[in-house]
Amino acid sequence: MNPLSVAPMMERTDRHFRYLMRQITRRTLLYTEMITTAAITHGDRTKLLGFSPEEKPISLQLGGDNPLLLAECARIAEDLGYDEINLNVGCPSSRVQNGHFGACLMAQPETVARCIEAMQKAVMIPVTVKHRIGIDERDRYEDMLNFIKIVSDAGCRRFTVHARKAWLKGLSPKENRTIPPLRYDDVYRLKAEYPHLLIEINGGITTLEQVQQHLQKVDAVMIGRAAYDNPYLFATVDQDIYGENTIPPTRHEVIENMLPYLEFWLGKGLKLNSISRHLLQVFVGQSGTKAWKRHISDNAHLEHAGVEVITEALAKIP
Ligand SMILES: Cc1cc2nc3c(=O)[nH]c(=O)nc-3n(C[C@H](O)[C@H](O)[C@H](O)COP(=O)(O)O)c2cc1C
Repeated sequence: MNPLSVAPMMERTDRHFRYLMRQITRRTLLYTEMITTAAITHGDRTKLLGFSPEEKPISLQLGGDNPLLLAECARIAEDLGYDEINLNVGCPSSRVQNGHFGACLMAQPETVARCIEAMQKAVMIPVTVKHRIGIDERDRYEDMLNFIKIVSDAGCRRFTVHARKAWLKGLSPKENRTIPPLRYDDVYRLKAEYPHLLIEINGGITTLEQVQQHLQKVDAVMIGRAAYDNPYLFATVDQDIYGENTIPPTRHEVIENMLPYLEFWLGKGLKLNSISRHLLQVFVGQSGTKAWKRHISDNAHLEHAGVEVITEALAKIP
């Protein structure tokens, strides 16, 4: 199992952010944003599912609760070259609740089991689940265990646990990522009691020291916000986590390696800021980061903005 991943994040982990992450780490597993089965069934598949081969290994996160549709989407994703399918059982947003999927499925482990079975029948790649410790009053360790037992009996071997519960009523998705306390011990206990399952821990992890500590207790670590807020955090993971003998790129090199990619997409008519918005945090904590961000924010949205906006911004970094 890949020991490190960048979490699925709506509006953030699109193909351009993933391509940026790939300039920083070759090995970390990258997740897409959650994509619903309805979107894939009715929408523009190239736009929704397209990715560059360089982004691999890559996991598609699906949102849905219909086994047939999920199986169909999983098949499409496998054909496109995705390395894993992940089912979202952690999102508490009201839009997702109205669709009866995401975190509310923690109350329906049998449904999740049927979904997993259907997807596993449809594809050879791993089918995994990302979930919470619990929802609402169903938040005891035993409740999570009941969920895991039923879903693993259906054949799921890999679980990513966002180590806090979600309140489905009353808290916003953002509050549900901060207010319910982190419960890492419940995730460690799960791995200790069910060693045959592959368990990934997620929530509040911000440093590589923390990653190494968690890896003593569980199989893998997933990082969300800290990856977006400081992508260069991952600069040494190919060496430190995967034992590779390579030299991490500098921040400048990361940006320079993005330039041909930017040219390519600008040539296809994409606006510069669809990609440059993901580059803003690359120099976080470095001198010049304010000028870098300001130059891009002031110019990237302008009509005909080209890669010179990025090279000019780069020149502002000492
Ligand atoms: C902007 C944003 C969007 C998110 N979108 C998703 C999503 O599409 N699917 C999902 O399973 N989790 C989503 N999450 C939750 C993250 O995957 C992760 O579980 C959560 O942020 C906790 O990890 P962290 O503390 O490392 O950020 C999102 C989080 C953020 C901040």
